Amino acid sequence: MSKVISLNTGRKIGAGEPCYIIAEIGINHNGSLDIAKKLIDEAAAAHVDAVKFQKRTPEICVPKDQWEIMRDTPWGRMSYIDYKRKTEFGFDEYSAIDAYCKKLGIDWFVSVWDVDSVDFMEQFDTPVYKLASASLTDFPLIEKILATGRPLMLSSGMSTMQEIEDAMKLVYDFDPNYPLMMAHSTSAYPCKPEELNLKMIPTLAAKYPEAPIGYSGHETGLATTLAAAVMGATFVERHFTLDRAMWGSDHAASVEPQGFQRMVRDIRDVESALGDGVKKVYESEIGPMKRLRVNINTPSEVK
Ligand SMILES: C=C(OP(=O)(O)O)C(=O)O
Repeated sequence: MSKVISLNTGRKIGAGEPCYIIAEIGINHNGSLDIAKKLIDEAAAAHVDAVKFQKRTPEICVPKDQWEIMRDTPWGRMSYIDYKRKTEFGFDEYSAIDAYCKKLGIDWFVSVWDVDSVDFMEQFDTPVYKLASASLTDFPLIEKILATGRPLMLSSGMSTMQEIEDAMKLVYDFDPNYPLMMAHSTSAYPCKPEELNLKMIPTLAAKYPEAPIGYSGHETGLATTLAAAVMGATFVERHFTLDRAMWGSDHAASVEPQGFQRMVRDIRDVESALGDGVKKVYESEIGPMKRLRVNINTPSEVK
């Protein structure tokens, strides 16, 4: 059984705990704090556990040869580096997000995409650092996060089993008790059902019994994320948008508020439906039993 990780917000992630549900806002705020707050409102209304953002230092994350590539944006035609700067939140925006999420009782955290972003985020007391699939082989970044001691959520899309093992080893060599989680993921946008490979969830859970295993999904539809929760994902993450038709790279493969509400409701229903695997007769079955059974032996234990 995987260990349970207690977050500094009071929530817990691990086997036996309710699935921790993350609405991945990522960069779907399109650089607008107003849109970010609307997304947080909708996420809270859907009863998710956390909203997540992506934090980058554009000058580090965008290769220099792409800086001056021109593109059309809602703010006019501009270079790629200026566009990336425009969609990046700074201290004031994240302070406002911090206060807003605290007011609504919802966790927030980010995936950090470079070492400087970890320093930046240390100004806030977020419960988790996520490491995106694209960064799983970035050992200096992982080491930088480990030095903070905060719970780490690795994601494993676009990675080989060897790369997963190497990253897990790096963490457990640093500290065998490090609060570490691993998300199964396939980094295709949108991801075809036949490439989701959800059986990786129990595979990872068996291989890493100390690490809560979760799921970061990029499929269309909700059924397969529900299936991931049924298969033991202790946390699930899906991209979240106000409107799939909005301008920006991640909106089309995101879930809108109504869909997110349904997904959270269905995950909670399934959690309570799974029961404990011990056969019992429920009080609600006694009436039908009396009507329908010919020979009645009223069970001694009725729930
Ligand atoms: C891209 C990200 O995650 P994943 O690799 O799980 O999709 C992210 O969290 O920024």
